[in-house]
Amino acid sequence: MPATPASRPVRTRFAPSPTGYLHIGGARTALFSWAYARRHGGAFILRIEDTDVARSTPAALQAILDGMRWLGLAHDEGPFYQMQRMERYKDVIRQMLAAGTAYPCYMAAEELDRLREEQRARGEKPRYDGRWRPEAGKILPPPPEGVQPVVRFRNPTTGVVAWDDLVKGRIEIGNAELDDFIIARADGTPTYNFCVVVDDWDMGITHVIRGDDHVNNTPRQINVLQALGAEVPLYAHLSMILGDDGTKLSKRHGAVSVMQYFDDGYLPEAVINYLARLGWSHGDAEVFSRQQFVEWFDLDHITPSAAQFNTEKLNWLNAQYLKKADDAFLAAEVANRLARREVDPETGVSLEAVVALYKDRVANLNELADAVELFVAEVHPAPEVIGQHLTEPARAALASLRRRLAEVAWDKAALAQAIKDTMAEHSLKMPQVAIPLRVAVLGVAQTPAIDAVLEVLGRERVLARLDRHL
Ligand SMILES: Nc1ncnc2c1ncn2[C@@H]1O[C@H](COP(=O)(O)OP(=O)(O)OP(=O)(O)O)[C@@H](O)[C@H]1O
Repeated sequence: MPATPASRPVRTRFAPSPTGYLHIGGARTALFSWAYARRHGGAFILRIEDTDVARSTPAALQAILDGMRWLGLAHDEGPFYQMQRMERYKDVIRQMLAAGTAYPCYMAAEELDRLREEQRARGEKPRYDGRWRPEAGKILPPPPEGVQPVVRFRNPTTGVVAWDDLVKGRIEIGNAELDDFIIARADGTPTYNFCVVVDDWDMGITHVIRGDDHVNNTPRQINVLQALGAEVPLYAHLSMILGDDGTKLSKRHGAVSVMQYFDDGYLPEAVINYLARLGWSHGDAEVFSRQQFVEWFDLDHITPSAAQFNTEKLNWLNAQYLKKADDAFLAAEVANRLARREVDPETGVSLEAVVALYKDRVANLNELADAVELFVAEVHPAPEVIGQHLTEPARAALASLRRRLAEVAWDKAALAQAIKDTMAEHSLKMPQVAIPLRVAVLGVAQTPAIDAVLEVLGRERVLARLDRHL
């Protein structure tokens, strides 16, 4: 029995055009392709569809590669660049011309426009009428002088082209609906749908997992593959991710770059978990690791309808991942962010200890870095904060607390006792001491437990910061 795409080792691909950054919609499509290959021990191929020379830029390419790397979606083969494969496409076009599965068409653009106008006027769907299509017994006019022809694919005129979409179910299109589309322009450059076919064929793709904005291309691509005698891969057309406004996210409309989520302090693992749940589910599981996702992932549980992006849910997941994250890992992430702000993170304060105090109180790495910055950089509370909290009675209490702190053993229990003794001495309640103390040592009125904060700051720093206000 001949091998089928379903019986061969899985090969999937992600094929972005470098005409802008990688956005959440494209990233979700990339994730599903990647996960399917990983799930089945196959290969994930990265292909850069850079034939739109006017819109493709090196910066966009770099942004896509950065986004993929940050999300941990490593490719096994590639990146392959379509612009480097031009000779191969032209070869296949020559072969098709020789085999008669493609033919030159000399119809001028104005002529085609006129034809379409007439068709529209008659209430017909505008389409090429096959006037240069060779048929048995048909006599073609002599090619006009000096006109470079386009090359058209000889699409079957009868029957249907059908596939069992792994997400959408069976799809059938009558061949009569499809005209002979152009596979090479007059200047010889191959067109998008043709390059994709040759690539999927040459790269041995078994599962084309892509956005359903491509579903209309599929019947044409299948017909060309069949004309080439190539194996037709299986197709899975994923629903579109819609933005908050309910329209398709695209580079040209409303989408933010994946790397914006890095800038905004999201953990890639949280973004991956979020993307995994966009239009796919495994029972009611919400929080799961990348590894777990790969083990569970299948195409049967993908919702065919569009999925809407929801920032609140992403934020919630990010907070879950921050809470669970390892302190040393978070400390390193925060150190990088502080360095980018030109704040020296190496000041003797243990970043690990600070992140442990804050990781279940913040929504993202930037907020965590803000908190750590209070410990490692100079703090300058706003004058109104000082005015409100560092009143005369508060300063008197802080002065006697300072004397105790100069001598006390530096651990949480002893620090808590020193604060209690100060409260008793001045007949104050906990917040009347703790809040001015927070303002004096960290510049803000709200912090985690103050004894823990003092312990992490260290005696020298606490005394110096108190002295500035006394
Ligand atoms: N909003 C989206 N939701 C899901 N998949 C998407 C979305 N936008 C693009 N894709 C898929 O991502 C892959 C790469 O697409 P591509 O690089 O053409 O991005 P694009 O944003 O559609 O570009 P453009 O804005 O130029 O149309 C394709 O498989 C495409 O179907």
